[in-house]
Amino acid sequence: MLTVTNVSKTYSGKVAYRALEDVSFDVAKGEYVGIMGPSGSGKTTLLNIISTIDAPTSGQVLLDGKSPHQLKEQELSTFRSSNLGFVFQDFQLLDTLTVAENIVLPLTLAGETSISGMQEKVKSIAEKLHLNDLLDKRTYELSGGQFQRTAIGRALIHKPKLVLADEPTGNLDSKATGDVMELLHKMNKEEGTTLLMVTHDAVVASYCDRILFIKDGKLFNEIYKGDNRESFYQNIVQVLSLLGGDNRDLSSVRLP
Ligand SMILES: Nc1ncnc2c1ncn2[C@@H]1O[C@H](COP(=O)(O)OP(=O)(O)OP(=O)(O)O)[C@@H](O)[C@H]1O
Repeated sequence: MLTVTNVSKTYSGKVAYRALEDVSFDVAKGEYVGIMGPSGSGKTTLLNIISTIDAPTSGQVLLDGKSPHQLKEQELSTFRSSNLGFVFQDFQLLDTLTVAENIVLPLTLAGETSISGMQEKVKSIAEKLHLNDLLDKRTYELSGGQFQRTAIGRALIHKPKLVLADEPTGNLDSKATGDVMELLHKMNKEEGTTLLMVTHDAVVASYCDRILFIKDGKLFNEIYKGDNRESFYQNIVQVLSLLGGDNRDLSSVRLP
């Protein structure tokens, strides 16, 4: 469903910087793919290009055969709101709105008008995210994990084809991280949502089906989970140690 072909990105400036070089890969429908690599290797740049926040200097991104970067402003915004869901570490929720109102926002923006239809969708997603008792709370009354689950609800309510997550558990403690990971995993398995997630955390990455490793803007390696999460985790740690760089990644934690 997602095809990235020979994508390169050079940031112009006083000194031009090539952040991505000839990156190519495919993601199949329903796949859960992680992107890892040392700090500054180009992970966020890649995600920004796929999410159409940024454009590649050369190369192509196709989502279900369509190239979003060729679209005009108005078409692009419709394309984004109907195909993509975003979960970022510092995701902004509107604190004047309740949890339910925040979750429903993408539907309102997409022009959906049936109140009962929207209520039904919020109820259904809140059940999956264990947010039923929190729907009338304001977002400043939530814990970090509850806040992030609300953000995930908002990213998923319109059933996007592709969910892009950049360090979705970056600010959370280990309990909340575990909850969020279980939920993303469940969404992927039960709803068939395709997920692409940048993470530094090998435990978080071990929930994915496959990990793409990036080094110095190039694809370095990819590994598949197979049927054993524990050995997948060990393999991830091993590749990260080969990659060098930021040793934040090499936690000696045991899998929960
Ligand atoms: N707008 C920009 N202008 C110029 N250089 C940029 C810009 N954004 C990123 N870069 C550079 O491109 C490289 C890749 O950055 P990117 O944010 O994609 O890395 P990353 O792998 O996501 O890093 P981290 O794990 O630290 O978030 C870095 O060297 C960064 O300094």
